[in-house]
Amino acid sequence: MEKRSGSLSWDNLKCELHPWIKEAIKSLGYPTMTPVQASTIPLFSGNKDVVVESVTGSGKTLAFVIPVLQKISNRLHGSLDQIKEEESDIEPVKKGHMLGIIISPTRELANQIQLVFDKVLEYLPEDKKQIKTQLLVGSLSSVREDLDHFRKHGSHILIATPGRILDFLSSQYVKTNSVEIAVLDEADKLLDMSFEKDVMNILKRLPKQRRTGLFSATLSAAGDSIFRTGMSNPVKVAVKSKATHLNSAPASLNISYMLVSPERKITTLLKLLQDYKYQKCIVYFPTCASVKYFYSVFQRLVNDSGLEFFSLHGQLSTQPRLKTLQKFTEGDINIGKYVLMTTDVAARGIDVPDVDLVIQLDPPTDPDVFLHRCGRTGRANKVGQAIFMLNENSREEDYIDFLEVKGVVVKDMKAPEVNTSHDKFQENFRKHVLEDRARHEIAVKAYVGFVRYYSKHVASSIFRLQSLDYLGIAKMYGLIRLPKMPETKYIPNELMPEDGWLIDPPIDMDTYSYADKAKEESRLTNLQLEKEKKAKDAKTRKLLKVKNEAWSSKTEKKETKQQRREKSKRKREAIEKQIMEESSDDEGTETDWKELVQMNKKSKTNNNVQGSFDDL
Ligand SMILES: Nc1ncnc2c1ncn2[C@@H]1O[C@H](COP(=O)(O)OP(=O)(O)OP(=O)(O)O)[C@@H](O)[C@H]1O
Repeated sequence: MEKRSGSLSWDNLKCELHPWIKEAIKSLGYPTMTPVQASTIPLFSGNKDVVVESVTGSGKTLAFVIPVLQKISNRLHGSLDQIKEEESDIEPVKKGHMLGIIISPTRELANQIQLVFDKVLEYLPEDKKQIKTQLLVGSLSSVREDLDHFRKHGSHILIATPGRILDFLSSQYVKTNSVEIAVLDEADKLLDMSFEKDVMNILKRLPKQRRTGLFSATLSAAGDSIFRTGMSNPVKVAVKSKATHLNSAPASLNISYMLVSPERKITTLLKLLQDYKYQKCIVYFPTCASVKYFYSVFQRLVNDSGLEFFSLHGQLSTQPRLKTLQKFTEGDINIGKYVLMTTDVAARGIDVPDVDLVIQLDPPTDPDVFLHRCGRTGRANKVGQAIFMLNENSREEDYIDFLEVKGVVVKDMKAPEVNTSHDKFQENFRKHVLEDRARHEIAVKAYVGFVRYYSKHVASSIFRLQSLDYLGIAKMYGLIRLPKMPETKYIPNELMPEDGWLIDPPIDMDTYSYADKAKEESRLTNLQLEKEKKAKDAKTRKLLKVKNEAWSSKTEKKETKQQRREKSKRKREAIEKQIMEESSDDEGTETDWKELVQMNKKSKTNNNVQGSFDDL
């Protein structure tokens, strides 16, 4: 680990920067270096590959932006140790070549990194050759458009997500041999199973003599894959938070947990959002479906003009995702409180300076993401509060010890009192769901999605499907009836409501209608057809039963094997004939018959199977 000495004044930086970069740093309001910048910039701007692990919000972005710009400025404008060279004498960059590549796991983060580059680049004097950046992320533009832009403008730095840059680099017009520096931001994520193959493919295309930097707050999680990135003799820079003896989170970040019954999680969240003092808050939901669902519920049921909700998740396309984040970032804190409802898509890297509260309804399935979520606040030495909820009366409390082992200290916080507000909200919530059958269907999807999410927890001995409070969670999602799913078997018999109903009295599912007229009409037509089919099936089954009884009563007790075989053949033929006569106006009768016999057999053997809630 590199030791830093002296003060953190930029004048003490152990390398010389281009004057225009120094000017940018001063003007952009970075009075001193952060420890990670003091350690990393001299190494990475020089000839070292770096592996940098430093807490969230500690300034890692600038710790690679400055070296990348320093190197590219060396190449385009001449290096500082060269005897003053005329720019016109410097060999131009060939067409189709770029000089630097930055890879990020999400589109939002790639966009944010480009903004940091562009902010610094505003200080590059106009009389110097301009350094151009280009953003390459999925669904913002097509690969063809990206290529056209690249060829027309000659971008020097590409900031990209892995999938899109891989497609881009496959073009014959793109040449990678001039790349001098590559950065993997959130490197542990980029080297995990979801991205590793693409990332390795990208790195393989870059020249061996390039510099490489890996950056993250949780880089240890990347394990040995770090060594497959083609770095030569990298220097590890590890900057931990000084102020805590356990130091995986920044000292300015206060992390607390509260034990809450699942049924009350939403009302507890609303209470916190209404009563807590904060400017901007990010709330982490488990899945995209739950963000979409609760966002629409809050839009309708939360009548607090002081709160403005935003929804951001991976099922949205790039443009609205970036727009939402921009609106949330630019929201005027003098006007109201801003709440971004999101998933892990916004867990890493996102830097919105006014965020002073982060709430997690549940811990993330991947424990490494926990610190990234919390770290959206308490950044750059600003005080921030992160709160996460754990289900009470479950093993989830063990998560506290688990975090401590990982070097994360958390405090106990009492959940706010919500008795009255809870009952009122639940009543409105139920009304809201009953107003439109479609809402209940979305609620069921979100609930099922949550159970699937829960089953994916890496710490599976703490987050056990067997101990989940399914009824409480179903109520939290506003369900009126439990859907039938395998996990229902974990609900103890004495708690299992009759037929899965969560409301008393139950409603008639046949009259539970869609608000959308066309959808409702089609439902009613299908319902009628289904009823007719059921009546017909019942009639046929009854007939079969009578026949079977008649034959069985005539059966003689002692028959030979051969006699029994012949008899059952005759029996089958007789039933077939009978049904052919009964339903001779139907097409595909033979298939119907087979189905009926099968249904008949099934209904005999399955008498004990729990009735299915087939309306849902
Ligand atoms: N030298 C500095 N002085 C003051 N503020 C700084 C300095 N360097 C960076 N910052 C600010 O600190 C904030 C956090 O920086 P940055 O986003 O780079 O953190 P990070 O270490 O990459 O965090 P994460 O791990 O969450 O991605 C930003 O708002 C940035 O502008």
